[in-house]
Amino acid sequence: MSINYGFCEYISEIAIKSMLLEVAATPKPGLVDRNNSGAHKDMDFYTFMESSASQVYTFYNCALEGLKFEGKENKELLNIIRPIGIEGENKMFNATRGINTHKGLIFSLGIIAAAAGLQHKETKKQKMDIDDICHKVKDIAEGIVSRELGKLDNKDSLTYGEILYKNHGIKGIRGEAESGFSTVRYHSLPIFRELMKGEGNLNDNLVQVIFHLMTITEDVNILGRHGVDALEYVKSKAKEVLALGGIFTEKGKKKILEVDKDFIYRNISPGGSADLLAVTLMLYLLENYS
Ligand SMILES: CC(C)(COP(=O)(O)OP(=O)(O)OC[C@H]1O[C@@H](n2cnc3c(N)ncnc32)[C@H](O[C@H]2O[C@H](COP(=O)(O)OP(=O)(O)OP(=O)(O)O)[C@@H](O)[C@H]2O)[C@@H]1O)[C@@H](O)C(=O)NCCC(=O)NCCS
Ligand SMILES: Nc1ncnc2[nH]cnc12
Repeated sequence: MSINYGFCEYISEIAIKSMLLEVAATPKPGLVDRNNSGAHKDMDFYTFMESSASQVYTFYNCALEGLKFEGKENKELLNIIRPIGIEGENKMFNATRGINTHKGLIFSLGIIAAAAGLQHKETKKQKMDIDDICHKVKDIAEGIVSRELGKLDNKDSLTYGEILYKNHGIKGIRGEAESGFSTVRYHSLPIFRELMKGEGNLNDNLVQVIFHLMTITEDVNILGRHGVDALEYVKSKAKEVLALGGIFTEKGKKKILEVDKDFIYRNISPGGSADLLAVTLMLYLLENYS
């Protein structure tokens, strides 16, 4: 079987482009962007640049494993790409001198890269069918919540995601992947597609979409740091911004800057929504290959 290594290069290129354009989108409340570092004292715009650049082979190799896959069930692919993702996390920590900028996003984009490899193996096309990609993501992540979060009693130190599942049944990033990124597939991506047909520029369209994401994302970063009340607060603020027209009106822009200051003061960082914004862009780029 001849392997199209050029396809893997392409997947890596657009995954890293999604990471870079997400952090560059400005202004994003409580998040690192070109204005400020949001509710983060340990990272800035350049930390995200360095982290993104360190992931070239993570997504290349995930796509390659999808292309090469000869297993019976797509869920077998998760254990094949997991070590690649863990190596990617190590490269991230090395590049950022120990700061977690993209642990979640490496997981999300890595699974999508593998799903893209699976599809390309079937179709030999670079223009991707996104519904099929999300279906393949669901297959690859099948059972991850119960398998990884269902048995935590003997674990010593738990992550935010593990604590939230144990105490509240919050599924976090694993639930999102197991659903085939349904928040993106059925909510943020259709909105982004429509915005990209309009007059708005890429930056403003990305900013507008993160506010739509903030109204519905079960954001583990917010829940982990502050709890449910803070998540409801974030959702209400995002709705207020959108009700004023968001980035596309002067009143909306003014409100966004106020909310950014407010989230920084409250140490609120919607990192989960930021990751889903990058996933939204990745899927958009996959279906708009030219
Ligand atoms: C599968 C794992 C990635 C799971 O790791 P973990 O147990 O930590 O999972 P969660 O706690 O559930 O969330 C992990 C990160 O996922 C992002 N996220 C949060 N909510 C959502 C959501 N609803 N949907 C999608 N993604 C979500 C978020 O990541 C982003 O934020 C992090 C940076 O923000 P920060 O606040 O600084 O984060 P912390 O430093 O953790 O908090 P503080 O101490 O500062 O307060 C950054 O990671 C962003 O990406 C969540 O943090 C992992 O266990 C795993 O298996 N990894 C191996 C790799 C792998 O399997 N790869 C597969 C193919 S490559
Ligand atoms: N721009 C951003 N700021 C803070 N955390 C993030 N996680 C992913 N993107 C982020």
